[in-house]
Amino acid sequence: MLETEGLVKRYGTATALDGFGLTVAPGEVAGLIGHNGAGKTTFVEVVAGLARPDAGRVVIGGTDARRAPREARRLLGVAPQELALYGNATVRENLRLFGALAGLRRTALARAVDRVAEELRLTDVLDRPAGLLSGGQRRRTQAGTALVGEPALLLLDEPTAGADPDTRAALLAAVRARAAAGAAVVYTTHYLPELDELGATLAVARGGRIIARGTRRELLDGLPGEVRMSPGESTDLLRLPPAVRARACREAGELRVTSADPPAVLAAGYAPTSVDVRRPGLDDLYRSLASREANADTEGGRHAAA
Ligand SMILES: Nc1ncnc2c1ncn2[C@@H]1O[C@H](COP(=O)(O)OP(=O)(O)OP(=O)(O)O)[C@@H](O)[C@H]1O
Repeated sequence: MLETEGLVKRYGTATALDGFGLTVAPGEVAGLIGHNGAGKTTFVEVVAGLARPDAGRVVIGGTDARRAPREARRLLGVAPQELALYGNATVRENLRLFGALAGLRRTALARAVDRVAEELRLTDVLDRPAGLLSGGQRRRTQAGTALVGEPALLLLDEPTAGADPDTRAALLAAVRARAAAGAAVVYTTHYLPELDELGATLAVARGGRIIARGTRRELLDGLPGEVRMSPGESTDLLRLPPAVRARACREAGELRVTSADPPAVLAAGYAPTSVDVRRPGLDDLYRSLASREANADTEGGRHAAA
């Protein structure tokens, strides 16, 4: 549904996109992750036609977005990171406007507005000016403007930033429903659990390009997580099996063990009074990709020298 390749976007001397390429299939939620400044928002802006790339291709539903921007734009709904609503218009008017831009009219438009308001728990504030909404209500309304036209491609840039648990749950359910109905979704976030809830594939951006792409299992399985244990009656590290002991350290009265297989640490027969298992997360993934890149650079340097 979305194919992009070789995207370059420069701002003066800064290169925001440096050969960025990402493909998303119908029904797929692609979780776009990466440190601040990796190029995620610039990518969303380029695909949405809000920023012009210096090079590269954007194809939406078979339509080249640079050659036929209007046609391509009709296929997508975007919720930008910086909220952009008409503050003097009511929530209903904002939703109607975006629904109309997507080609909906009369009954179909009214029905779509009601549906999205109900899904995103906006029914009670439909007639309130958008400028008077709380932060969470505003974020839900922004997401609503992206969803209301039932686009084939959804671009959601940190849609749950600053959202309370109810807002988050409503948004995630609405996104899941769109993907289940066949929409392709690009979803940027800094929270891995959200992407798990969405059953998303992962795309890791760094330095203006995608450096890793795959399922959570492909990218995170095998990375070391962590087990923290209160040691119980004995604080004797020697009671730990040697393989576990080698990766253990004592910290503020707790034992901390780094392991790619945390449950195996517990199966080793040690009996702590409390246990906290942290499975590998985004930090671990970024660290492992950075060290892989550093190794590749060193290898490259060695080959060049040879
Ligand atoms: N309008 C602009 N003018 C100058 N530089 C820009 C502009 N927009 C983005 N950049 C730069 O391009 C790079 C990528 O920024 P971008 O906002 O796309 O990152 P991001 O991955 O979305 O970060 P975040 O997680 O903080 O949202 C950054 O170095 C940023 O400073």
